[in-house]
Amino acid sequence: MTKHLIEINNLNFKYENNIILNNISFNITKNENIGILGRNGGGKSTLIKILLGFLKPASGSVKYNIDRKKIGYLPQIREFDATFPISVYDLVISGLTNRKNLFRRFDSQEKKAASDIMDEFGISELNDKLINEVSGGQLQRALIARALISNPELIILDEPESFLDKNFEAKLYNKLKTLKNSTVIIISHELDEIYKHIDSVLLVEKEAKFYKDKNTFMKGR
Ligand SMILES: Nc1ncnc2c1ncn2[C@@H]1O[C@H](COP(=O)(O)OP(=O)(O)OP(=O)(O)O)[C@@H](O)[C@H]1O
Repeated sequence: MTKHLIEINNLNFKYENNIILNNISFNITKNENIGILGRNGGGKSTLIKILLGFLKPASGSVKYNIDRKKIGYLPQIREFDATFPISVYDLVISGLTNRKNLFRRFDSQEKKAASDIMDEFGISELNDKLINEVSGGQLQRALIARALISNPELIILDEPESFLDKNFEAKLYNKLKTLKNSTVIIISHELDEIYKHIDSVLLVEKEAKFYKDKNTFMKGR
């Protein structure tokens, strides 16, 4: 039987009286790569924050068949507080902790995982730099490393292309392709770029629609 990592049914959400998500239903199937598309302000990031448990839906249900604390998450870079006094290394390795256990010690294997992914992402020289001392693209690389370091079963990337040069963007999508047993959700405005890397499309507009086959979505455009 197909395994659904998350099942979303009749989900509604509003900020105050402003209806943002209207009756959304779809499933996230293991090993499926989903692109979330839609106009600015349509509710894509809001939906993701509900899946992560940061926001509560007004009604409807979200059923988890995975531990939601173990989802790898790249927030939109503009929502991230880059003035927080933390080094690039600490930011990356913090992807191995959960919110209840922020200040624990890391063992040598975990430290190696942080060094390895920083090497791979070309940011190892920035180890001790504070995150407000690096460029937007360097910070974005570090945030992506943080999202991926724990080899999460589900990876959610909110506009990963922000600040990235084309070389690194290609490298990222290649890496995502090589990950075994992972399911990826990408919010993006670059349909042409992500199209090659996704199986299905969730269009988040007034009436959200899930296209299990991305080609059906393309045909309707
Ligand atoms: N904390 C908040 N309080 C009130 N309204 C909010 C809040 N966060 C977002 N909104 C509003 O909710 C709507 C959806 O925002 P959201 O960030 O989910 O859209 P999005 O589809 O991710 O947009 P974009 O493509 O521009 O990133 C927008 O109209 C936004 O102004």
